Amino acid sequence: MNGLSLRDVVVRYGSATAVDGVSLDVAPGSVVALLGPSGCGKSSLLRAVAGLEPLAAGTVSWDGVPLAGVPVHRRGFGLMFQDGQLFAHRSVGGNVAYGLPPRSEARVASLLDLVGLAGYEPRGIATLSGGERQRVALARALAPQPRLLLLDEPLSALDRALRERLAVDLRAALLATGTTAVFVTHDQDEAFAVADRVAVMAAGRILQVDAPADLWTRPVSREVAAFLGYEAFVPVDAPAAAPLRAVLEDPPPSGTLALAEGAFVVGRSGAVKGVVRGVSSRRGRSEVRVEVDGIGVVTALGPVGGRWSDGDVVELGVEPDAIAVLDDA
Ligand SMILES: Nc1ncnc2c1ncn2[C@@H]1O[C@H](COP(=O)(O)OP(=O)(O)OP(=O)(O)O)[C@@H](O)[C@H]1O
Repeated sequence: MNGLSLRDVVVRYGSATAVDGVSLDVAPGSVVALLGPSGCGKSSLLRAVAGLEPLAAGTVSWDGVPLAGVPVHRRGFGLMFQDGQLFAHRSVGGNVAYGLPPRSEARVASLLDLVGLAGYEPRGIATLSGGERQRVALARALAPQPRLLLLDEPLSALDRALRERLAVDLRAALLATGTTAVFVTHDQDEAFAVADRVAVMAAGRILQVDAPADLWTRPVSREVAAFLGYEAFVPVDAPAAAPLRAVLEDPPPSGTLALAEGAFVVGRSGAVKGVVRGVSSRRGRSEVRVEVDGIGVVTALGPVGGRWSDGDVVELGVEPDAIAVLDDA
């Protein structure tokens, strides 16, 4: 197997198990996100791959060669953290040039261009915004062309709008350089925006690894679905599921339907009725909490400026893209 290969990796702190038997392959040139709630072991797994944390069991290999005993600086891996840990006393150019041979000005310029900071070489680190610092940290991490780049929550210190933009730019930079990467995040949207494949973790284990679209449409369990944001579950053969099945292209004979926010749309005529239990305004839409018989309270979407009051009975249309099918096996 070329690229990174993890087999039954275990990381322990004293008697506590942080990573509990993880196996995962990362093909050359691909980006995998480790996605999971706080404390599920994402950072511990990343640190074990880097060589910063000893393995209690299992193997970490690169191109089929086990890395046990290979120290951090001999692995050829790059690291980037939430706080980019730039050298405060060096200029932007000096930070990116760190680890490059002398007279690498052209390479520094092209890396800064890649991360959207063309011409920033002379700037002092203290003069940069948080987002610009993380862009510099990315350029510096990419500079030595690491065979694997390990990113631990690189965007989580930034505000939401900036995070969304940087996630797109980060993916573009990784693709443009053909960099193999493992990216740790607790943010579903960020994982989906950056990675080719997303590994969902809980309690030290990987529950599912799939391409973003496959993960969204075919979560393997309720636990994965709930973590992705599915908020209600209804057996396929329940009477309440009939109007949902009716809109699915290929309705399953058995299993459970999982409903995400937006599975129901207020203001579209439909076969389902719900009782309004709360309304909040969002950019470009309204979120209407509705109680549906046999399903429970779910978040329906409605037009901006819609007027509903608690207790109103509303007709609901059904949006198939917000419904997943879970096998009950
Ligand atoms: N150095 C350490 N010593 C003892 N326990 C640790 C250490 N580092 C992590 N842990 C514990 O291991 C578990 C996994 O932590 P880890 O940081 O890997 O999770 P995470 O998913 O990255 O969480 P977060 O997103 O909050 O960083 C947690 O219960 C944590 O308290």
